[in-house]
Amino acid sequence: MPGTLASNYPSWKKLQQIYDSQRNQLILKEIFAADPSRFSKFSRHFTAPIGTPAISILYDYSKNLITEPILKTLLDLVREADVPDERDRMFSGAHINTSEGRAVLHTALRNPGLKLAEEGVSEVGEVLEHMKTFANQVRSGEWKGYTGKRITAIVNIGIGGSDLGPVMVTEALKSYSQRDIACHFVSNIDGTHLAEALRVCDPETTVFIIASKTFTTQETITNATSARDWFLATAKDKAHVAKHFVALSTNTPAVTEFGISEANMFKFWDWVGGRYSLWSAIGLSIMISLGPDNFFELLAGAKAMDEHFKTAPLEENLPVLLACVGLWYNDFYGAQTNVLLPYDQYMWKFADYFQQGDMESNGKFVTKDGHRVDYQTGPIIWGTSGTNAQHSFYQLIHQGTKLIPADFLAPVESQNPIAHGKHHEILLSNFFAQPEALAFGKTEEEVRRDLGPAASTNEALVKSKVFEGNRPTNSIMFQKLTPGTLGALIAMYEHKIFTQGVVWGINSFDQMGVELGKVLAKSILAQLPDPAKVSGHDSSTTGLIHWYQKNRK
Ligand SMILES: O=P(O)(O)OC[C@H]1O[C@H](O)[C@H](O)[C@@H](O)[C@@H]1O
Repeated sequence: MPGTLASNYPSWKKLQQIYDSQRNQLILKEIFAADPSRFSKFSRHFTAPIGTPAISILYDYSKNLITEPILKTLLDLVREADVPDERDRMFSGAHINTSEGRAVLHTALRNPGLKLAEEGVSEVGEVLEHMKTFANQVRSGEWKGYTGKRITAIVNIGIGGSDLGPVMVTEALKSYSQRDIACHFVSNIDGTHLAEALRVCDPETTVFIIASKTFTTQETITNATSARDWFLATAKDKAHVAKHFVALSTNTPAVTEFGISEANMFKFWDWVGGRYSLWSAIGLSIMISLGPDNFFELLAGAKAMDEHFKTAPLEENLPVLLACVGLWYNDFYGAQTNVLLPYDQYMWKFADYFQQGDMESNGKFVTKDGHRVDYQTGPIIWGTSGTNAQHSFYQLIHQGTKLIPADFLAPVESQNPIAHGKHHEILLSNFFAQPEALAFGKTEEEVRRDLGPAASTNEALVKSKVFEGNRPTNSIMFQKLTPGTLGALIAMYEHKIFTQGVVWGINSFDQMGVELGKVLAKSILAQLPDPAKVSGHDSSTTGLIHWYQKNRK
């Protein structure tokens, strides 16, 4: 039942017993040696149905500390937690975001034409058409700036979900982009972010996309206001704003009050969570950069994964399997993090994106029915692209004292097979080698053999070269990073997050934890002009504010 404490499920208790009694026998080297068919047993291949974009994703989870009975028990847990029911409730528009009384329907955004009673669902196709018209006008040069010049730069001003998705996708699919339109993303309230973007923009040829679900976010509204001032300093006439500012929002009154006409507003609805919004009007910068067809392919790829999540048996279901493997480490092995390591330079923002996607969704300590959990919920997500990461933090993953489950992702085909594909082969050799090294390590015996006579004179050196191994990984290979494939990969992780959230009994779709800091910042902002006004804080905060006030110029 959603909201139940996960530790009350019989399968949870059983998993705890298995962990307590078997963890010392879960040695990858041994379990691989005992079962030559382990790879075929513990890997699944996803392909999109005929008539949708070609997508091929192989998920190999064999290098995990699991056996068939463990996986079966994890799947029992998924069943006991009613994940399939809750999944169907999500897709059908039930208000599963209980604290805010909202539906969770980002899946409807990838399914235009879907009939649901929820307000706005029937308008999805219309908004996509509106986006398409505008994107085509900008891309073709038909949309002109106030002096009649074509648009050469777009600046997306937004933060959190109104920034991270567009940034990640435009980077990931850069090879599909129209290169004569530069895309800039400004999120931080730090004036540096906007100033640096404006430095390379021309007011006559720049369109600002103000992306904010609520249209009240302090950072975004302040940045948008400063961008408008910058624009008007050259354009002078307020009437020109219409050619250079558009808004993506659910809040029509606030958009029009800002001075953007409703005709230049691309709407979405409160059932689209910020961190699930790249599929909505928030994706306008993606659509301008990649073109409508590629944006539609991105949606179709996600929809193919939605269908798979809805219909595939749990044993075959990629998001569910990914969730199970993650639960095992997070809740029984005590792993704190999950590192995402795409071996594709275009995906260098993938982990950043899922930091919000996963941590804002599942970083909760209270169940839907108000109980403090007595187990770990969402993992810390981090990572960056391989092979860069190998030369940075892999040391700790290989030989550190922490267990760090890792997801390796890589394309079979490179978008840039330079030097006759040599770079890609080197990249992939690393993608194959690292999980192998993590799983199987290097024994003291092997180290001694390799060192030869030097081993006997330097015991410390021998010890420092030992790799204990048994460090678990997922390997995810896809054919090529096409829009459809990226859509499917994002949806796969979204549904993994959903599955884990339901098992933990938490609400993955609110974000109450970001509010307190915002409220405090507001009251501090009012106190900053005058040291005498600083009150109501602890001595540290008061001391810091006074220090700033004394030293500012
Ligand atoms: O799109 P906005 O309403 O401006 O919100 C932007 C972001 O701000 C908030 O702090 C939330 O934590 C995020 O989930 C959201 O994506």
